[in-house]
Amino acid sequence: MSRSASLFEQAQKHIPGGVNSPVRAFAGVGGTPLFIKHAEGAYITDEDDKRYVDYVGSWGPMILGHGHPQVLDAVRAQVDHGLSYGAPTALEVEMADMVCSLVPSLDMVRMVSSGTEATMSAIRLARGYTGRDSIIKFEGCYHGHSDSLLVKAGSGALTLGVPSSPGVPAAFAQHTITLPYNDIDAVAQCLAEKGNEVACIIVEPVAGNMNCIPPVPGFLEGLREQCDKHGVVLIFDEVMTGFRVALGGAQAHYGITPDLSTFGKVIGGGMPVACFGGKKEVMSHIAPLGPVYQAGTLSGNPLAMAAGLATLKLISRPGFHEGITDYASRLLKGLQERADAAGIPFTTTQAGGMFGLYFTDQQHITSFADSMTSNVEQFKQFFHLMLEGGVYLAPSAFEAGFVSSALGEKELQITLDAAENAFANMTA
Ligand SMILES: Cc1ncc(COP(=O)(O)O)c(C=O)c1O
Ligand SMILES: N[C@H](C=O)CCC(=O)O
Repeated sequence: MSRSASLFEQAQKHIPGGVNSPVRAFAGVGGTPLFIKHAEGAYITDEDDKRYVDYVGSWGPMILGHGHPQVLDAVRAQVDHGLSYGAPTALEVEMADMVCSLVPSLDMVRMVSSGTEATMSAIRLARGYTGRDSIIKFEGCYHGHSDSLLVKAGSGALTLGVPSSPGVPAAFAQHTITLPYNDIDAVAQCLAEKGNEVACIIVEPVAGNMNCIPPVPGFLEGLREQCDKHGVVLIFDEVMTGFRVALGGAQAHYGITPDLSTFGKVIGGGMPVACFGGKKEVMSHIAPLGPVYQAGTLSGNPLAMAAGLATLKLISRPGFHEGITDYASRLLKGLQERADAAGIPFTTTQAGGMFGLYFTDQQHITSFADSMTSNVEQFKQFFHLMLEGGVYLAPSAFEAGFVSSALGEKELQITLDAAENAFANMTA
């Protein structure tokens, strides 16, 4: 028995399903999750001492690769000053200034510890600001695990087949309207009927929790127009896309300005950091300035701020995002060529340093329904063959892949060699 298998068995005694977040359990691909003991640069190493080229990057945060020396130094320097104070710090001020300067739609930001908290708080703020209860989200989009948002959700909820979770009171779910992603006509129709009840639209500007689906031209623009027309707050959930698809996030990449935004993952460089922010007029409704309550014991934690700030400074260097985007493009081109050569129906999607892999003969993936055409059995085979070849992909057909700046020519070659072998040996 491998050490990962034995740890997994042991883990199941006191941890539900042996994991602290469902997608880690390999339920979407079968087999035993790898237990990781070390990560450095482009690689993770499991408890059985096997090294893998990593395209998960802790589900997005590790955009610089693992253990970047400057990030580690920043954390080490802060450790000597204490781990948490529950009081304001200069680091938080620097972080807020930096985030607001990188993302022009933000006048103010509030730090929290997870993407779930960020989206939950942004929605409460939108409701408090507008005095309306309903919200619009899109099928297959995932915004964390707060009650209002676990309706037709993506990510682990979709992988496990429970996109609308038991435990969410019907009274909460009834205020969540779910529409098809990339379908602006459905949004216009819905708002024409009940626009004055809708507090906000929350959207992943690139959907990354039902595989990876970039917005079709006109979708984000249409959301902006519709929100303006009906007095609805437009929230871009940039927990995944923020500081990744471009330094200024998807809003910079696509040139659309939301009213509120949420960030997570990259902003903490691997530590628990997220934030929500937006126009001063809206953010002024948050306590203690305004009546909408939101709080957190560890919010703005100094170690987490130190890691996040070091990360944001490093990724601000010119050419950083072009570099990861170029790697992702060459990776996808190489995979497509090898799949075509092996006669495997396959297509890919990309937004900057984020990508999707589909086992389908459909050329264009723009909707949840398109994403569902991907052959999950083939993905499972591919996933395990890639693992054998030393490449770690997200263990679900419904998650995006992530590129880090630590990946280079050597890792590209390892990945494409593993893929050539995988495509050649797939049977499903
Ligand atoms: C787009 C998006 N929003 C929100 C979340 C929730 O973030 P967290 O897992 O940090 O709570 C995630 C990921 O989990 C996400 O991908
Ligand atoms: N898709 C999720 C976040 O982006 C994956 C992370 C998790 O839920 O554990």
